[in-house]
Amino acid sequence: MSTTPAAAPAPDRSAVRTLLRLWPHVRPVRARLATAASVAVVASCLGLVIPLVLKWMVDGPVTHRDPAGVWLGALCLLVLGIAEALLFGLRRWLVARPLSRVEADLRADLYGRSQRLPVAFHDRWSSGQLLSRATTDLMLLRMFLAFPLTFLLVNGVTILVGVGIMLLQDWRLGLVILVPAVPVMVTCAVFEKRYSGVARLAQDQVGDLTTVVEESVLGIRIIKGFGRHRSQARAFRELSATLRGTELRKARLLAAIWGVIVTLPELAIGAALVLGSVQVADGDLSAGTLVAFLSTALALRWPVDSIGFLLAMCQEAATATERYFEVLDERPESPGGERSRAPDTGPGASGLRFDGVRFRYPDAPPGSPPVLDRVDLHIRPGESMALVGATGSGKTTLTALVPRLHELTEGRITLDGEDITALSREELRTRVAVAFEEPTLFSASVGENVLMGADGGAGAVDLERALGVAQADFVRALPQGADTQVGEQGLSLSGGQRQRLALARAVVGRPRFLILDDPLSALDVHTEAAVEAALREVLADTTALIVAHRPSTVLLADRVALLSGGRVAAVGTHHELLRTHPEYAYLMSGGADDGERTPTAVGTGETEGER
Ligand SMILES: Nc1ncnc2c1ncn2[C@@H]1O[C@H](COP(=O)(O)OP(=O)(O)OP(=O)(O)O)[C@@H](O)[C@H]1O
Repeated sequence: MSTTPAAAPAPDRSAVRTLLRLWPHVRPVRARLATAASVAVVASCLGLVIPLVLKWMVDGPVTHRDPAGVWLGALCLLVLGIAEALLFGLRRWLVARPLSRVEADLRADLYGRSQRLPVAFHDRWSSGQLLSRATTDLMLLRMFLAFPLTFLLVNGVTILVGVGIMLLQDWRLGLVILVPAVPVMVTCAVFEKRYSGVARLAQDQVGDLTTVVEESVLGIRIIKGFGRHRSQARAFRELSATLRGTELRKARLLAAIWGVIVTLPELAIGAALVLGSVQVADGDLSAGTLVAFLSTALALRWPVDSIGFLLAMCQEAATATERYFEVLDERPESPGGERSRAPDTGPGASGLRFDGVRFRYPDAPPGSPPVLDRVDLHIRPGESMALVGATGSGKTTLTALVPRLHELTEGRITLDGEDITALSREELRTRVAVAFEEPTLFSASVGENVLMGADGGAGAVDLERALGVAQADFVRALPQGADTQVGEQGLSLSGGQRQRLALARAVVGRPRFLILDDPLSALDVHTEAAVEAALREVLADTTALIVAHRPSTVLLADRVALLSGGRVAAVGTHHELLRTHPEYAYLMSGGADDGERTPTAVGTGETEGER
């Protein structure tokens, strides 16, 4: 896993423009959202009728000591209150279901895109950054659509209507109430700018923290085995303290805007109360009007006070949108078939060919030499070729180029004369099967994990055959045989068992081309010998490239290619290379692992256990 890719947000990015990118997802539910917003506007404005009823009550029945009028007024207030509550309930009901669908669609798109992005993207991005986008960020988006999007409109309309009502009651008191409007707006603008930067930082830090948690869970055996829980806990604490610091900065900004937004209007209401009381005492204003005026001002307190956190939620949603589209905007891998060249049919074209292959990792430091350079290799049809080379010589990289897990920098690879870029990815992956040294199993049954390597037509017979080739008899002893669920990453199985299932997955589809990256490294010598014997039968009619570190694996192959310094240094049989290439003899002696050249038993075909 790698570092945070998080691109710093453009400092002048507009939250509105960013949020507008959600429109295609919101479009299908726009009618519901608009209806819900209208219902909320009506409900909120109903609340503003209450002060008018109060005015009528104070100036009418209360002044004239008319109990029946007071009861009538109280009944009106009750009905208004119930109607307001029901309408707000209706709004919530209207948005709940469509918004959860929008969130699910956004999540499905993100997942779909992450699956179609090239391996190079996943090399660059830490998994926590992807996870936090799929969880926290999408939750923030749903909350934005459910709450601030509606309530900024609702509160805006309510404030306008309320101020209108107050100006109509008494324009001088109305102007007093309006005095704080300008400083409040300036504060909001400053707040928005500052908050957007901190919100972005916090959300990226959540991603980093998620990565640490995920790595700690997946690597729990290493952490426990090496007693690293303290250092891991320290790393977690540090990241979590950094996140806490950022969250506190957010809280301070919110407290500041809240302080301004709450205090200034309160001062204005206080001033209006004093002025209004003087006017009532002078007989210039009725007591009912003052009550109505102040009740309206108090009714507007919540719409005004909430602006601060609604703006904060908008900023967080804009940041979440930005982070979401950073993934969605990445270019997915091409579907393949982009170069439509007629296949070579000449002699020597069949089998697997590497012609002038050059490869450099996209994230390699500029100026660094390519991992592979001018690699020419021909594996004849039905032939198995072992790929041998020192650690870091580029063996895994070369094998990853065949199923197009990475794109060539230069040169071409052909399968039976057809350029791999001329085949669709689907076609390419039915022709080529792979098993990597680190076998990944998914949370599914053993059978499903193995059959993943074949198209839909494969069944129980193919499964049995593949398990046989991989010598995976242990499957029969599992509680439900091939139907046994293996846990996350198959952790309930041993390394060797997982490797055998991965091998079974590679051979189950009877691929024409088989790429095995040191597939037997975790097996004991006896199991390895048994797997090799069974594999030989499979390899008889498959063209295979097998990364090998041990003589026993090399002997599975007809010929061997020695990879050195990013190039193919020699091709020949195991015995030829042993005689002619000191580097090969050295690698086969095990000297590469222990750092010494030792006299070897290589070339005899013994497994290491037998030596
Ligand atoms: N995603 C990556 N980005 C940049 N460089 C990489 C990446 N993956 C591997 N490399 C580099 O490419 C080189 C070849 O790596 P590769 O894994 O192909 O070697 P290898 O021969 O398979 O090694 P081993 O025998 O240890 O498995 C190494 O120097 C490695 O650091």
